[in-house]
Amino acid sequence: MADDPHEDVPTLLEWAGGAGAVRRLIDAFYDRVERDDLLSGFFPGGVSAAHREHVTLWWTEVLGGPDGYTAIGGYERMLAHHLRLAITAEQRFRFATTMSRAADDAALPADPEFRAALVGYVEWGTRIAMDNSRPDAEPVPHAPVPRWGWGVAPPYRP
Ligand code: HEM
Repeated sequence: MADDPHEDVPTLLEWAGGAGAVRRLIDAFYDRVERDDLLSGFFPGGVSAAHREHVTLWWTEVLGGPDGYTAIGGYERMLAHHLRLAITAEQRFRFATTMSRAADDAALPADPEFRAALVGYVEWGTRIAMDNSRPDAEPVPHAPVPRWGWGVAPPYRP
Protein backbone atom coordinates (compact mmCIF):
# COMPACT_ATOMS: atom_id res chain seq x y z
CA MET A 1 0.00 0.00 0.00
CA ALA A 2 1.73 3.12 -1.25
CA ASP A 3 0.50 5.41 1.52
CA ASP A 4 1.07 2.95 4.37
CA PRO A 5 2.72 5.09 7.09
CA HIS A 6 4.52 1.99 8.42
CA GLU A 7 6.24 1.24 5.13
CA ASP A 8 10.04 1.64 5.13
CA VAL A 9 10.01 2.64 8.77
CA PRO A 10 13.35 2.05 10.52
CA THR A 11 13.46 -0.40 13.40
CA LEU A 12 13.58 1.04 16.89
CA LEU A 13 17.16 -0.26 17.05
CA GLU A 14 18.18 1.65 13.93
CA TRP A 15 16.47 4.78 15.23
CA ALA A 16 18.18 4.42 18.62
CA GLY A 17 21.62 4.30 16.99
CA GLY A 18 22.33 0.57 16.92
CA ALA A 19 23.63 -1.92 19.44
CA GLY A 20 26.21 0.54 20.80
CA ALA A 21 23.44 2.91 21.79
CA VAL A 22 21.59 0.08 23.53
CA ARG A 23 24.74 -0.78 25.47
CA ARG A 24 24.98 2.88 26.59
CA LEU A 25 21.35 2.73 27.70
CA ILE A 26 21.83 -0.47 29.68
CA ASP A 27 25.06 0.77 31.30
CA ALA A 28 23.39 4.06 32.28
CA PHE A 29 20.42 2.13 33.64
CA TYR A 30 22.42 -0.26 35.81
CA ASP A 31 24.73 2.54 36.99
CA ARG A 32 21.56 4.12 38.42
CA VAL A 33 20.25 0.78 39.72
CA GLU A 34 23.47 0.26 41.69
CA ARG A 35 22.76 3.55 43.55
CA ASP A 36 19.02 2.97 43.94
CA ASP A 37 17.50 2.34 47.37
CA LEU A 38 14.68 0.12 45.98
CA LEU A 39 16.62 -1.76 43.28
CA SER A 40 20.25 -2.20 44.32
CA GLY A 41 19.33 -5.11 46.61
CA PHE A 42 18.54 -7.26 43.57
CA PHE A 43 22.19 -7.09 42.57
CA PRO A 44 24.39 -7.70 45.60
CA GLY A 45 27.94 -6.58 44.89
CA GLY A 46 26.83 -4.57 41.84
CA VAL A 47 25.64 -5.37 38.34
CA SER A 48 28.25 -7.51 36.59
CA ALA A 49 29.63 -6.89 33.12
CA ALA A 50 28.18 -10.26 32.08
CA HIS A 51 24.69 -9.27 33.21
CA ARG A 52 24.95 -5.94 31.38
CA GLU A 53 26.06 -7.78 28.23
CA HIS A 54 23.21 -10.32 28.40
CA VAL A 55 20.56 -7.67 28.97
CA THR A 56 22.04 -5.64 26.09
CA LEU A 57 21.62 -8.68 23.83
CA TRP A 58 18.01 -9.02 24.99
CA TRP A 59 17.14 -5.39 24.29
CA THR A 60 19.02 -5.34 20.97
CA GLU A 61 16.93 -8.29 19.81
CA VAL A 62 13.66 -6.86 21.13
CA LEU A 63 14.24 -3.53 19.36
CA GLY A 64 14.72 -5.21 16.01
CA GLY A 65 18.30 -6.50 15.91
CA PRO A 66 19.83 -9.96 15.52
CA ASP A 67 18.70 -12.90 17.68
CA GLY A 68 21.69 -12.74 20.03
CA TYR A 69 19.70 -13.43 23.18
CA THR A 70 17.70 -16.24 21.59
CA ALA A 71 21.10 -17.79 20.82
CA ILE A 72 22.10 -17.85 24.51
CA GLY A 73 18.81 -19.16 25.88
CA GLY A 74 16.01 -16.83 24.89
CA TYR A 75 12.77 -16.34 26.79
CA GLU A 76 13.30 -19.41 28.96
CA ARG A 77 16.66 -18.11 30.22
CA MET A 78 15.24 -14.64 30.93
CA LEU A 79 12.23 -16.14 32.73
CA ALA A 80 14.42 -18.30 34.96
CA HIS A 81 16.15 -15.15 36.25
CA HIS A 82 12.88 -13.50 37.30
CA LEU A 83 11.10 -16.43 38.97
CA ARG A 84 10.40 -15.84 42.67
CA LEU A 85 12.16 -12.42 42.82
CA ALA A 86 8.88 -11.13 44.36
CA ILE A 87 9.17 -7.71 42.67
CA THR A 88 6.86 -5.17 44.34
CA ALA A 89 4.76 -2.57 42.54
CA GLU A 90 7.05 0.19 43.85
CA GLN A 91 10.14 -1.62 42.61
CA ARG A 92 8.54 -2.19 39.18
CA PHE A 93 7.63 1.48 38.90
CA ARG A 94 11.14 2.57 39.90
CA PHE A 95 12.65 0.14 37.37
CA ALA A 96 10.46 1.52 34.57
CA THR A 97 11.02 5.20 35.34
CA THR A 98 14.75 4.65 35.83
CA MET A 99 14.93 3.29 32.30
CA SER A 100 13.39 6.51 31.00
CA ARG A 101 16.00 8.56 32.89
CA ALA A 102 18.75 6.27 31.60
CA ALA A 103 17.63 6.99 28.04
CA ASP A 104 18.34 10.66 28.77
CA ASP A 105 21.72 9.81 30.35
CA ALA A 106 22.67 7.79 27.28
CA ALA A 107 21.51 10.56 24.91
CA LEU A 108 19.13 8.30 23.02
CA PRO A 109 16.85 10.06 20.55
CA ALA A 110 14.41 12.18 22.54
CA ASP A 111 11.60 12.46 20.01
CA PRO A 112 8.17 11.70 21.46
CA GLU A 113 7.51 8.77 19.12
CA PHE A 114 10.71 6.88 19.98
CA ARG A 115 10.39 7.53 23.71
CA ALA A 116 6.73 6.48 23.73
CA ALA A 117 7.67 3.18 22.06
CA LEU A 118 10.55 2.68 24.51
CA VAL A 119 8.53 3.27 27.66
CA GLY A 120 5.68 1.25 26.17
CA TYR A 121 7.98 -1.74 26.03
CA VAL A 122 9.36 -1.06 29.51
CA GLU A 123 5.87 -0.75 30.97
CA TRP A 124 4.82 -4.02 29.31
CA GLY A 125 7.99 -5.90 30.18
CA THR A 126 8.18 -4.82 33.80
CA ARG A 127 4.55 -5.80 34.42
CA ILE A 128 5.22 -9.24 32.99
CA ALA A 129 8.44 -9.54 35.03
CA MET A 130 6.57 -8.54 38.19
CA ASP A 131 3.74 -11.02 37.55
CA ASN A 132 6.21 -13.81 36.77
CA SER A 133 8.22 -13.05 39.92
CA ARG A 134 5.34 -13.77 42.34
CA PRO A 135 5.99 -16.80 44.54
CA ASP A 136 2.82 -18.48 43.19
CA ALA A 137 3.32 -17.51 39.53
CA GLU A 138 2.79 -20.07 36.80
CA PRO A 139 4.16 -18.22 33.76
CA VAL A 140 3.98 -19.39 30.18
CA PRO A 141 7.01 -21.74 30.04
CA HIS A 142 7.95 -21.12 26.41
CA ALA A 143 7.67 -18.08 24.19
CA PRO A 144 9.77 -16.24 21.62
CA VAL A 145 11.83 -13.20 22.56
CA PRO A 146 9.41 -10.33 21.83
CA ARG A 147 9.90 -7.90 18.98
CA TRP A 148 8.78 -4.37 19.72
CA GLY A 149 7.78 -1.72 17.20
CA TRP A 150 6.57 1.84 16.92
CA GLY A 151 2.97 1.05 17.87
CA VAL A 152 0.53 3.79 16.94
CA ALA A 153 3.12 6.52 16.41
CA PRO A 154 5.85 5.82 13.82
CA PRO A 155 8.23 8.74 13.09
CA TYR A 156 6.28 11.73 11.82
CA ARG A 157 7.21 12.49 8.24
CA PRO A 158 5.16 15.22 6.66
C1 HEM B 1 11.42 -4.70 30.66
C2 HEM B 1 11.62 -5.35 31.80
C3 HEM B 1 12.77 -6.31 32.02
C4 HEM B 1 13.63 -6.86 31.12
C5 HEM B 1 13.69 -6.66 29.62
C6 HEM B 1 14.55 -7.68 31.87
C7 HEM B 1 15.56 -8.45 31.31
C8 HEM B 1 16.31 -9.35 31.99
C9 HEM B 1 17.13 -10.38 31.41
C10 HEM B 1 17.31 -10.61 29.91
C11 HEM B 1 17.72 -11.07 32.40
C12 HEM B 1 18.65 -12.28 32.26
C13 HEM B 1 20.09 -11.88 32.06
C14 HEM B 1 20.94 -13.09 31.72
O1 HEM B 1 20.59 -13.82 30.78
O2 HEM B 1 21.96 -13.31 32.37
C15 HEM B 1 17.27 -10.48 33.63
C16 HEM B 1 17.67 -10.88 34.89
C17 HEM B 1 17.31 -10.24 36.05
N1 HEM B 1 16.37 -9.24 36.17
FE1 HEM B 1 15.28 -8.46 34.70
N2 HEM B 1 14.24 -7.59 33.20
C18 HEM B 1 13.15 -6.77 33.33
C19 HEM B 1 12.53 -6.43 34.51
C20 HEM B 1 13.05 -6.63 35.75
C21 HEM B 1 12.56 -6.05 36.97
C22 HEM B 1 11.30 -5.16 37.06
C23 HEM B 1 13.40 -6.46 37.96
C24 HEM B 1 13.39 -6.11 39.42
C25 HEM B 1 12.87 -5.02 39.92
C26 HEM B 1 14.42 -7.31 37.36
C27 HEM B 1 15.46 -7.92 38.03
C28 HEM B 1 16.31 -8.87 37.48
C29 HEM B 1 17.26 -9.65 38.24
C30 HEM B 1 17.52 -9.53 39.75
C31 HEM B 1 17.88 -10.53 37.34
C32 HEM B 1 18.90 -11.61 37.67
C33 HEM B 1 20.30 -11.09 37.71
C34 HEM B 1 21.28 -12.23 37.93
O3 HEM B 1 21.09 -12.99 38.88
O4 HEM B 1 22.20 -12.40 37.12
N3 HEM B 1 14.17 -7.38 36.04
N4 HEM B 1 16.42 -9.44 33.36
